[in-house]
Amino acid sequence: MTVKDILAAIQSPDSTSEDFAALPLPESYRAITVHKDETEMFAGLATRDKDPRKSIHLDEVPLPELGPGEALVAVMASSVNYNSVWTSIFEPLSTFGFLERYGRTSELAKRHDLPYHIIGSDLAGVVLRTGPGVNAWRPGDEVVAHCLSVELESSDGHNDTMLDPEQRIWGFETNFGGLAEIALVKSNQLMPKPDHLSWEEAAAPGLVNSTAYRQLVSRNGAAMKQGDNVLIWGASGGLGSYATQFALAGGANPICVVSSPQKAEICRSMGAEAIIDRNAEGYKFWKDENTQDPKEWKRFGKRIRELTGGEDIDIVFEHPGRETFGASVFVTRKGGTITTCASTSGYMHEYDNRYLWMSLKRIIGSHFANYREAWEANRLIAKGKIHPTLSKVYSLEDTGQAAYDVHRNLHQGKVGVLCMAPEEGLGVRDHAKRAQHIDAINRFRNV
Ligand SMILES: C/C=C/C(=O)SCCNC(=O)CCNC(=O)[C@H](O)C(C)(C)COP(=O)(O)OP(=O)(O)OC[C@H]1O[C@@H](n2cnc3c(N)ncnc32)[C@H](O)[C@@H]1OP(=O)(O)O
Ligand SMILES: NC(=O)C1=CN([C@@H]2O[C@H](COP(=O)(O)OP(=O)(O)OC[C@H]3O[C@@H](n4cnc5c(N)ncnc54)[C@H](OP(=O)(O)O)[C@@H]3O)[C@@H](O)[C@H]2O)C=CC1
Repeated sequence: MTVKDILAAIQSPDSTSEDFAALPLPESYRAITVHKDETEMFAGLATRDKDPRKSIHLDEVPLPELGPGEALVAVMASSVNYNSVWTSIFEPLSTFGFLERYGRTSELAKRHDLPYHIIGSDLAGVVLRTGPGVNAWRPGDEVVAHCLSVELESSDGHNDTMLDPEQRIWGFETNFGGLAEIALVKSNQLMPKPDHLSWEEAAAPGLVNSTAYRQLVSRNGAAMKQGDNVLIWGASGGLGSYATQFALAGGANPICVVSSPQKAEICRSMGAEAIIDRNAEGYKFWKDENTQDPKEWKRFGKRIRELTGGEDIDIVFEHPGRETFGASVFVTRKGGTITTCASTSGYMHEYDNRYLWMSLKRIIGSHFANYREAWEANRLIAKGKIHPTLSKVYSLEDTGQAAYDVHRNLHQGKVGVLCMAPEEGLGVRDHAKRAQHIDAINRFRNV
């Protein structure tokens, strides 16, 4: 039995759940990996010069054993997330440390501690097998998977599954990720595939859409409300393209920051009106490596006031980190919120705390989304309220180039990867719903 036979079953309209259950599984499959014996390959290079094309491999790997509560999924498509960029440049830490630590927690978790790491934290595909104790999903089900892996054996995570002490991001802090022909997930990661989308479109939103939902919309994040002025960094990027949609759909007022006229145009086409091209306007928040320039924070704040009719920011959607954080804290209004989920430009932030405490501002740390938030975020995609922001699609063989594009900020929105899917555009089940939203679905394509 090979992956080709699985693909044939997926492409046949007559395949039943029983047919999928009866398909023998292959002993091995193709997967995107990084190698443990290469973690020092970029030693001494600047972050920018570490090239994912050199560290990312396409390997034939053995199929992992299926455990209780788990599912093996045939992956039709996946997408590149920035966490795969971090893995591929071994920053800020090698992800093999995460796999070793996980491996020490249980007999079953030992499977993850391997000399190779199969990466990828999104997928759209078809369930092949489920482990003992899985009743909600069956072979043949068309699914997407969110990337929250939790054990839930501690009460700490029982209200908010992100607070589980054994919380991990699948395909980053666990093995057997989505950039592969087959993936291993916990069955609670599975959600119905939005039926009006192709495989690659369905695989694009997962991680970033769920993250933006918690960070901006959820009460665990900024609890955005109608009329809020929301400053969105990287508004046409992975996270930002969903934050912008949430702001618009929720009646808020996004102030979109981007770095080119092309990206500004994408934001405009989503419906945003207040747009700042940080490149064209030349903001330099740091005078040198150690000194910020509050005059530049003020110039930025003044520009925001011009765009809002004199109002300041209620919520900052932060992720660039060190480069922008001082400005983000400054431009937030009295009582406003800075919500942060990342530090792409450096994690040692500096800001003037007087502006935080004197104006009663709050900084909220946010990370991915809990089970429920991920489900709610996927539901919005399935209902056509929020749309995928897929720009370009690569083959599995070219995943290194796809990750390079994201690392060097050469991309727009999300970059997709075809895993088993032989071509783009397959997997659409509800053509009428798709037709209703086709312009929005294609907004980021090939721009
Ligand atoms: C969904 C997508 C998301 C993204 O894309 S996010 C972006 C990508 N992700 C990242 O860049 C994050 C990568 N992760 C990390 O950098 C690290 O993962 C962390 C910095 C988050 C954590 O580092 P660590 O080494 O895992 O943990 P420690 O807390 O620094 O060290 C553990 C040791 O420190 C002890 N410790 C922890 N808290 C305390 C405390 N409050 N007082 C005293 N000790 C403490 C522990 O016990 C343990 O000790 P012992 O090493 O001996 O076992
Ligand atoms: N904690 C979590 O759960 C999650 C964290 N992340 C993290 O968030 C970060 C962003 O991810 P994602 O949105 O997918 O990445 P993308 O690269 O797709 O988008 C980020 C955008 O941010 C902008 N940007 C980058 N650097 C700077 C800078 N120095 N100053 C201002 N703007 C900047 C760029 O837009 P432009 O050039 O147009 O301004 C870029 O397109 C990554 O570090 C990622 O690891 C992502 C998802 C979940």
